[in-house]
Formats: sequence, structure tokens, C-alpha cells
Amino acid sequence: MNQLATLIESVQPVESRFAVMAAERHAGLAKPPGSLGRLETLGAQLSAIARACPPPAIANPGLIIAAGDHGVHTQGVSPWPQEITTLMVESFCSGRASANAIASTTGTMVAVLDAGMVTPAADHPVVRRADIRKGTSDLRVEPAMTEDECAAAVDNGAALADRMIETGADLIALGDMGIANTTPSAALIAAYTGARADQATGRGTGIDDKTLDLKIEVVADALARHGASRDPLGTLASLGGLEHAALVGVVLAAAARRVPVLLDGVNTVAAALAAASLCPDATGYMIAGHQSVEPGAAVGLRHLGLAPLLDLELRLGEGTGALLAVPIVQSAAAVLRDVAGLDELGN
Ligand SMILES: O=C(O)c1ccc[n+]([C@@H]2O[C@H](COP(=O)([O-])O)[C@@H](O)[C@H]2O)c1
Ligand SMILES: Cc1cc2nc[nH]c2cc1C
Repeated sequence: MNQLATLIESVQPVESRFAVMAAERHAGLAKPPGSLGRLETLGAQLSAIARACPPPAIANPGLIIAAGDHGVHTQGVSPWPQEITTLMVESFCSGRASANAIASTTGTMVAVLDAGMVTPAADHPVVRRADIRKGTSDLRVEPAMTEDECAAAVDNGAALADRMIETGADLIALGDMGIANTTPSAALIAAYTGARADQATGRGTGIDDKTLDLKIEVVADALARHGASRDPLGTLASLGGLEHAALVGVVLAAAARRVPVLLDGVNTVAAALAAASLCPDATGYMIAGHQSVEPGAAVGLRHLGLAPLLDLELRLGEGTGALLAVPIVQSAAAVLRDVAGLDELGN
């Protein structure tokens, strides 16, 4: 718990004066002012994060995929068996998942955190195991985990992010894997934004109308059981998953080290809301990679004040939407670093 307080305290706000410098620099580059649109605002954000204009090049992006299982699976909210969580983690390790294929196009390093799967991950060089508990409890009827377990998962995510940044990562993309995790994500998004259960809940991997109605009821019951708590960690422990908690740690550790964080779909948005609720200054380090089809993602991004870079109608997770946005973030830094000034034309 103390470790979490220290981590939160170590996050400094981004410095907006460097964003102002970036806007001024953009205005003098060899292009009509404002013509690179949101790439310019993104470059300004990178400058504010790095406290440097131009910002450093982004040469070593990394992806952290946090995986976990969920007691609420017993409610029938997902059409898939829980074993898929562990099988997909094996696939990330063998380099054959969608996340690996997309990561390889930008040379993004991939690390996996078993934050708490029912069948733990086997030893592998890219895997870290948190060894806290094997999946959460059913959030419809009881707290998903204790606050101590939740804080331990946050610590594990932070430790993995620290290690990745120490090995040179200069951008951290978030990914998730967890059968049934769109249910805790919906509950977290509703709890942190004040949205209703039916506004935050979607079809996840693909459920029919009847199952969607059940899922909304499950989320509504979880919210009613939890009550209107304003305590960010208590909310995360009561309604979240171990992978959500681990991703909170990743966000906070990256922000503490002034490394930008690229969000993926609904599950990483739920984690980002928890991180922002624990530590409002962390929001300045977040970039929304894409707009997931899952309705809670839009609700959460709006609350965070983030506009997604891409909308490719993805709903996979694993970090795929964040990975696709990596070249855009790299380009935002490259433009500020490499484009000639208007005054240099002809020279
Ligand atoms: O990224 C998203 O927005 C997203 C939307 C729907 C599903 N998913 C992925 O699908 C799994 C959860 O879906 P479900 O239906 O089992 O709750 C989990 O592994 C997520 O990574 C991910
Ligand atoms: C096969 C499969 C792969 C996934 N990757 C992320 N969530 C997933 C869910 C399923 C079911």
C-alpha cells in the first residue's frame, strides 16, 4: 500500500510550457500553419511529457500485455472458456498472436504479465508472474479482490514497466488478455464516470441480446453491491480484475518516468480511469490509440478528455489498437525534430 502511495507521489504533472513551445515551433515549419492537424497537438503533448522541445525520437516502443481471469465468468457473461486466457498467453510467448504480428511491423518489444490467471503461465523469458491469486472472485456477489491483492497487482505492473523502461523503452503501449474482462471493465467505467450500467456495457467478444441483458444486470448488481464509493483503490479492488490493477501500475510507473502511455481498447481505458482517479496528474501522459467498438471505451475516453487516434472498428484487445497507433506517435515526434523551417526553404 505504501509502495502505491510512493508511486503516486512520484508522478509529476506534464509541463504545458513545452507544449506552447512546440506549437510555436510547428507554426514556423515548412507547411501551412496547423496543416498537420492532431499530429501537431500530439507533438505538443510529447514535448510537455518530455519537458523538451523538440521531444526525443521514439525509437524503442514496448507493449505490456497484462492477463487475468475473472470469477464473474461463472455468470455466463462471455461465450469463451477461461482456458483461452492461458492459451493466448502461450501464443504471445510463441509470437503467433495478432499483437505479435502487429508489434513486429514497428519492432515493438512485447512483455507479458500473468497478473492472475486460473491456470498460471509457464516460465518463459517474456513472462512475469505476479503469483497473487488465481483469478478474481465474482464481482456480482462479493469484492473481486482485497485491497492488498489489488495493490500487489499494481506493484507488479509497475515493476514490469520499470524494467522495460530501464531496458530502453521510450513509449509504453498497454494490452490486456482476460476472458470475461469486459464485464469488470464496464463496472469500473460506470463507477469512475458515473455512467449507467447499460451505457458502459457491450458485447465483448460477441454475445447475443439475451446475454447482453444478463451482462448489464450483472454490472448493475455489482455497482449496487459496491455502492457509491469515492475511494479509487477500493473501487478497483471491488469491481476490477488483476490485469486492470497491473495496468494501473504500468501507467503510473511510466508517468513517473515521463514515458508516454498508449491506451488500447475498453479494458485499458478502464485501467486508465482507475489510474487517473488515483493520480489525476497521470492523465497528461496518456494517448488514446484507438476507439474500440465496445461502448464503455467511448464513455471512458470522453471522461479522460482523450480523443482516439484511430477508429478501425477493433474489439480484440491484446494492445492491437495501441500498436497500430505507434507510427503516428513516432511521426508526431519526428515532425517536430526533422522538418525544416519555412525560413530555410530554398537554402
Ligand atoms: O479491446 C477491446 O475493446 C475489447 C473488446 C472486446 C473484447 N476484448 C477482448 O476479449 C476478451 C474479453 O471479452 P469477453 O467477451 O470475454 O468479456 C479479452 O481478452 C479482451 O482483451 C477486447
Ligand atoms: C481467441 C481470443 C483471442 C483474444 N485476444 C484477446 N482477447 C481474446 C479473446 C479470444 C476468444
